[in-house]
Amino acid sequence: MVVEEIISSEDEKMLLESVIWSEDADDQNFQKSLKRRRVKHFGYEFHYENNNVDKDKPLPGGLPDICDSILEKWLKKGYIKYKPDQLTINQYEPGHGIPAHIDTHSAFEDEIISLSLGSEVVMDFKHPDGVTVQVMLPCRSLLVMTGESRYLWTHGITPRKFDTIQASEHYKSGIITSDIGDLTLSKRGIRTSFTFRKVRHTPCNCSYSSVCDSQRKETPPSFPKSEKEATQLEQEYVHRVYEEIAGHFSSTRHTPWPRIVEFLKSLPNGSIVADIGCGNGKYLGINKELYMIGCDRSPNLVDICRERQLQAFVCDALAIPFRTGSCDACISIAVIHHFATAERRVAALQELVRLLRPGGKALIYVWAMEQEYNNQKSKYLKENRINQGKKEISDTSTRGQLVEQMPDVNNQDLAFSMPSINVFQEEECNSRKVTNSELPIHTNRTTFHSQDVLVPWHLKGNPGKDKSVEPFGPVGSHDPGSVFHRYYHVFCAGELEAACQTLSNVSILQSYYDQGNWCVILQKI
Ligand SMILES: O=C(O)CCC(=O)C(=O)O
Ligand SMILES: [Fe+2]
Ligand SMILES: [Zn+2]
Repeated sequence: MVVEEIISSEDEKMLLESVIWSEDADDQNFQKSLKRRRVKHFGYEFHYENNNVDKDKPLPGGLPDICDSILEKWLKKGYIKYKPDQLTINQYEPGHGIPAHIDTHSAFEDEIISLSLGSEVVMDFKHPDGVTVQVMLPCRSLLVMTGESRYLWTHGITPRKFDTIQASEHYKSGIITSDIGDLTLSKRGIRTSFTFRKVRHTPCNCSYSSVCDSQRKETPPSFPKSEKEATQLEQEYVHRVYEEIAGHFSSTRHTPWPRIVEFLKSLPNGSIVADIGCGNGKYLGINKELYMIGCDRSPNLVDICRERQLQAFVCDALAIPFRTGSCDACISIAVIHHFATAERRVAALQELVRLLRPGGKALIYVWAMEQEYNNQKSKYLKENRINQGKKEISDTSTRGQLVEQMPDVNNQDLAFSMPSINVFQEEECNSRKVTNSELPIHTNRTTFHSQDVLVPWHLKGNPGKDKSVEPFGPVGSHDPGSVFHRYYHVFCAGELEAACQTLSNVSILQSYYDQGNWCVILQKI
């Protein structure tokens, strides 16, 4: 809900003048020098390192007195039910923004209200399914977020200097529709927002458990026994995780793999190519002679593509909104192994083939159970051996972290590979099914013992507090240095081909092993 003209211009002026952006570090309410905007906290300090408040340490002074009378009025009018005890003042210059986030459930109660002062702005609300709604927040309006809008949708402000707004209802609140006959640009001014929240002292028991940090399941996930369980597993252990690690994940993904580049360079100029599961878009700009468009299930990864001026959109690989036969080629790199049943993996392959025109080609990479093949160790594996020789690494978790987080070396996408040091044993692939239903957690740099595994991702934490921490990096909340688990089905030799053979209208042109992955090139007949 957006309530327009909630305060007078005189009150607006008075509130704006009351904010002292002091440079005095001793000031308890001292604003942090954030790259994108100025921030000041009252009542409780909000820590952007863990997106939470220190509930036992209220700031002296509470909320500014000047807020008392307006809060009383809003309580009386019924815009809010409870008196807030925390205030965050954000000041955005034109070009500043705030990343999409959900205010941590366990930190604050249901009602979150934000008063817009100084300049209007367009706020983006995003549903986990990818639906985005742009909401105009006029000057002197109050945004009230409760229920679904507070708990489930993310809110954020895109850093830019102009907003696209409705032309006919220039200063009115509401959802911006895409009616191109009624759009205009609005130049942003300096906007100051007062966000009032009530600190929560008991765990959140909202009905949005998929995004609720209080209700995060501690029980380990098990092998899916139904389609429904498979989608839940993918939602929790693939989609949510990529969304949370998107920024860090992207920073480890810059070097394209040579054979994928070779495929893209071999396509005729002018080919239309879809990258299904494009991640941060590292293949989208490889060959400037192609028309490449990417899609990914993670809105945060798609945002990264867009920031790089690459063409990408959010969609599910099982339902791609492209016409049948519209692509000359497709690539699917490290995607199919995230589907949790054989049927869903085949369905994803079939959907890929559907996009191709007759004669069109698809290149598919999936992670291999066998991390050594034909007695050949990947460059990466050798690299690690050298590293190991140089430096004794005993702790497995540290090792895992090293593997996951090393920057690209020798043209390899290091964070993707987790080769085994041991020689791969043939029997491993015979144990195809997980016998006990709990999914094992893979130890990085060891042989896979199961085809269905959880692979840890060590999110790089922010050492040193109170540095200019990027506020609301990933959606939701986490401690710095958190470990996330991604679900994988690693493929055995022959398994990818076998799956491809069940597809209609395709022939397998090539299949090969490349740096710990099984790969095929398909052609539509
Ligand atoms: O500037 C605003 O209106 C929103 C600020 C916000 O979402 C926050 O501080 O959590
Ligand atoms: Fe917020
Ligand atoms: Zn909750």
